[in-house]
Amino acid sequence: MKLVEIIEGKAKILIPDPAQFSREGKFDPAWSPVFYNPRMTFNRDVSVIAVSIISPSSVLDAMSATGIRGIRYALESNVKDEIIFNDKNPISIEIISKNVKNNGLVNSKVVKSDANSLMHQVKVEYTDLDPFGSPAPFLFAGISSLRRRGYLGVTATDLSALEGKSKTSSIRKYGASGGKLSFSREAGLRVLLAKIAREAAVQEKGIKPLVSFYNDYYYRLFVRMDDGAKKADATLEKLGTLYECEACGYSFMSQDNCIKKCPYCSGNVRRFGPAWTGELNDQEFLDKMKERIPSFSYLPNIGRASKLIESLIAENKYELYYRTDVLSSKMKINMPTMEFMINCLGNAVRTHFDPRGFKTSRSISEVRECIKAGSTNLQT
Ligand SMILES: C[S@@+](CC[C@H](N)C(=O)[O-])C[C@H]1O[C@@H](n2cnc3c(N)ncnc32)[C@H](O)[C@@H]1O
Ligand SMILES: [Zn+2]
Repeated sequence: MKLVEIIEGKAKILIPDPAQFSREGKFDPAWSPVFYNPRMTFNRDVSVIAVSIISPSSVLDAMSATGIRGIRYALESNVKDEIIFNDKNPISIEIISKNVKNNGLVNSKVVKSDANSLMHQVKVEYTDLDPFGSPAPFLFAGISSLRRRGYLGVTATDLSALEGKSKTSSIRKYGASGGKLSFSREAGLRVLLAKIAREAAVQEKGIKPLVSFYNDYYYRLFVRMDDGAKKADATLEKLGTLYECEACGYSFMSQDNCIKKCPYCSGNVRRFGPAWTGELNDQEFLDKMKERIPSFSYLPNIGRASKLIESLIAENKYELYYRTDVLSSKMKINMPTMEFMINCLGNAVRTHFDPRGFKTSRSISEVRECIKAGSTNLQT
């Protein structure tokens, strides 16, 4: 197998030559015997910044593929001590070993194991879960691999299960049921956090989301886990249901899981859950990420990362996002521009989840007034 070298962040990594595994001039990373996806570089860049703040003493890169994540954490994220690389694919193991050596990592171990089996045997401060598709089968063991106070990083690409597009897989993977909501991208992230919270609670741990976001058809999040039955109970209190009124569009979250009618207009509501109803991000952690931006100026994506962090900071005090296209179609009027909506509402921001979306603390009647005003503006 021919290997080629690529550079990402401060790492120089050997990957199987994509040209050898192309079909009719096309290439999908999944066709390669060892997975490396350049479209996930942004995910890794933001993760490197987040892990640099955690500055863990030990790391488990549970699904390493080429080793790129763990190697980048070692070179860029202030890991204090050991990094364990793991993959069940024997060809991965050969490549990880070469990459670990070529990047001069000293305190690292390369293991070939099933991730779940390994995660039940080790204890580290930070575990990274980056599976193909759903992280659901790995969450329980991932949490059990953490020390008393530990951190979990998770990537999820199974959006149809998380957002409720595929009802059967939503139930199977996340125990989530109900209908698809217009703010489905946020709903998916909240369903994933709820699943993590429940898996943590079984192990008498509570969770605190530090940073969580959507990008390019995946979710990425970091949570802190704290030991203790009381912490677990407090976490479970943050689980509830997401609602959206079919008539007026009002969206809300509640710990009451049996609401049938909209509190504003008494219209029928759609529901989806269980979902996390707490904050998606920790303000202090986001501020630290923002402060760190200058030390990562060597990353080609740093402008995008900085914009995302700014967005998350701006969005953090608001609850669910609304969509101008959905509300104006419900009202059977033209869609106003986003700029008009933000100005009209005053207390509102765009959301990173969706270019058609905004978050606001205004009431649904004020939102509808602005949609109406913006629509008239367009017509004149
Ligand atoms: C999406 S790739 C990981 C990509 C890598 N973390 C990165 O940032 O480039 C998923 C990897 O998980 C491995 N894998 C899948 N199921 C596994 C399991 N049960 N135990 C260990 N490794 C597994 C696959 O062999 C594959 O290399
Ligand atoms: Zn309503």
